[in-house]
Amino acid sequence: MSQHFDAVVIGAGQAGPPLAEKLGNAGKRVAVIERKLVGGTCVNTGCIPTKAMVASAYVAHMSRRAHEYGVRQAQDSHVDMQRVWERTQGISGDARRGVDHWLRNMPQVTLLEGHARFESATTLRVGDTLIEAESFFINVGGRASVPEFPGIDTVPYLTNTGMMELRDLPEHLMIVGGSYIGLEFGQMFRRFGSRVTIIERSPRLLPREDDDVSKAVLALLQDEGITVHLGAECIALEGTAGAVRVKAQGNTLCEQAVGTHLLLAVGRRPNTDDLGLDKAGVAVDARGYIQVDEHCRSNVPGIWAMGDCNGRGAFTHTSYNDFEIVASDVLDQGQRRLSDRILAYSLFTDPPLARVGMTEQEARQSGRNVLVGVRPMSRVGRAVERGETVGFMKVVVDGSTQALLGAAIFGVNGDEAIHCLLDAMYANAPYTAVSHAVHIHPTVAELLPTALQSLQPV
Ligand SMILES: Cc1cc2nc3c(=O)[nH]c(=O)nc-3n(C[C@H](O)[C@H](O)[C@H](O)COP(=O)(O)OP(=O)(O)OC[C@H]3O[C@@H](n4cnc5c(N)ncnc54)[C@H](O)[C@@H]3O)c2cc1C
Ligand SMILES: NC(=O)c1ccc[n+]([C@@H]2O[C@H](COP(=O)([O-])OP(=O)(O)OC[C@H]3O[C@@H](n4cnc5c(N)ncnc54)[C@H](O)[C@@H]3O)[C@@H](O)[C@H]2O)c1
Repeated sequence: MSQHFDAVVIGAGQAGPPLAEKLGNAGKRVAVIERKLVGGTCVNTGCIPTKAMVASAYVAHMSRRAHEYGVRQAQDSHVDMQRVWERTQGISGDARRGVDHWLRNMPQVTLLEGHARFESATTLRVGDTLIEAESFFINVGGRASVPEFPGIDTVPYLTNTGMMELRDLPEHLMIVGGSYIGLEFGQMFRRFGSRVTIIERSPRLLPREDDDVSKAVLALLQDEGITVHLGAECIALEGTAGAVRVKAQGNTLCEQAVGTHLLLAVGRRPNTDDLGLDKAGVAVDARGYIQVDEHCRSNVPGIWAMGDCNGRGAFTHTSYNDFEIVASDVLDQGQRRLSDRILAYSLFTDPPLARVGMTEQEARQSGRNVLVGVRPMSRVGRAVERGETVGFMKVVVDGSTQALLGAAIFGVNGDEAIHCLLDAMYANAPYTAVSHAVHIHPTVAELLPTALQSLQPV
């Protein structure tokens, strides 16, 4: 059987569905092909369920601190993992059903289930069906990397997907990888009541961040009772369910770490290896990311790649922005570009680490005249009132041009407050636009002008 469409979207992640709607509204006949769950990683095994679990972990943590706020509990707090799981699945399931309903009711759009592979630059196969189209929009996302460690075939392990199935509390969760996934899960499971050990091969957590940021995050996790082994590279696995051994090199304290459960959080890889890209002639880089230009166009005319699979972003907001860039390219003379995007993200530990633009180290290495302003969260009235004073805010400015180069806010509500700086950066405003602004009291954002008034050369 064969079918013809004007446009085909492969993968119903964060970019595909809004693009399908836009193309359908523009009068095109569109197919969306999804092999598993609509909504992709964010909705089903990524942002939404993990942040729901972070919320449960926060309540567990604060309930243990309740007496500090003058609140007495009738009983000791106890985490019911079955209920945490049900709440998480409820929130994630509602989001997925919302995307499903949205897709099935879009004018001109047909949702097809199955795994798509290119047969040529103009033809896809989904099961027994051949699909021809003028344009293809690839939104296939990525999955957890699972290195071929000796023992990987026999030792039970979890990735972010398997973590969503846990209904009982692991007694001792070992995590290989001390970055986004490892730290978010590590802190939440410690707060649920597990022993947690993190094994990171780099000499510090979050190796892409500034040293002071890594140190502050490490201190937070250690204060909560998490064991962190740095400079320890996992090289092999041994054991069986309930007694898993991580063999590591580089740190003599953790050559043999043993726990009941193992999470591998060592990065992600794009879902481009089983897509027939060679038959379509689409170029990928050495790690399998589809190579794209400023408009997310691949090297083959008529084929675009959006989201994690193009390696130009690794977040839900960057995937959605790719949709906006592609929609503008296809329907609106390409007004929007990848290079207009300013790097911004947040690690959702509690408190979160929010980041925009350059790190201090990157700014120094760029040879600019760098000014830095730092304020501890203990100077933020709102944080003091909330009893959540961990962390600091740091802003990085070009002293010659007055441009905001970047910032890190590791502190309560930092994930919201950082947008003051991000929007000023998008507006190309000098830092004085923020340092002269009068912010509302008492908020976390209130201290950003003060931090910018205390800039020092570095
Ligand atoms: C644990 C975790 C937590 C995260 N938390 C955050 C966060 O807090 N904030 C944030 O911004 N980002 C977060 N991310 C990252 C975010 O989830 C991803 O960047 C985002 O989901 C990428 O979206 P996408 O559109 O590229 O693809 P995806 O959402 O991965 O969707 C791709 C879709 O394509 C389908 N597909 C793949 N191959 C085929 C094929 N051949 N045929 C048909 N369909 C196919 C897949 O089934 C999937 O549904 C997190 C990720 C993880 C793993
Ligand atoms: N808050 C968020 O936005 C959020 C949350 C979770 C995940 N994500 C996305 O998921 C992606 C993947 O996250 P991640 O944390 O798995 O990957 P990552 O690439 O950010 O970090 C992997 C970590 O594992 C370490 N590592 C690699 N091999 C190792 C080994 N053999 N032994 C010990 N340590 C080893 C690396 O040094 C690194 O610190 C991120 O890039 C991000 O885009 C985002």
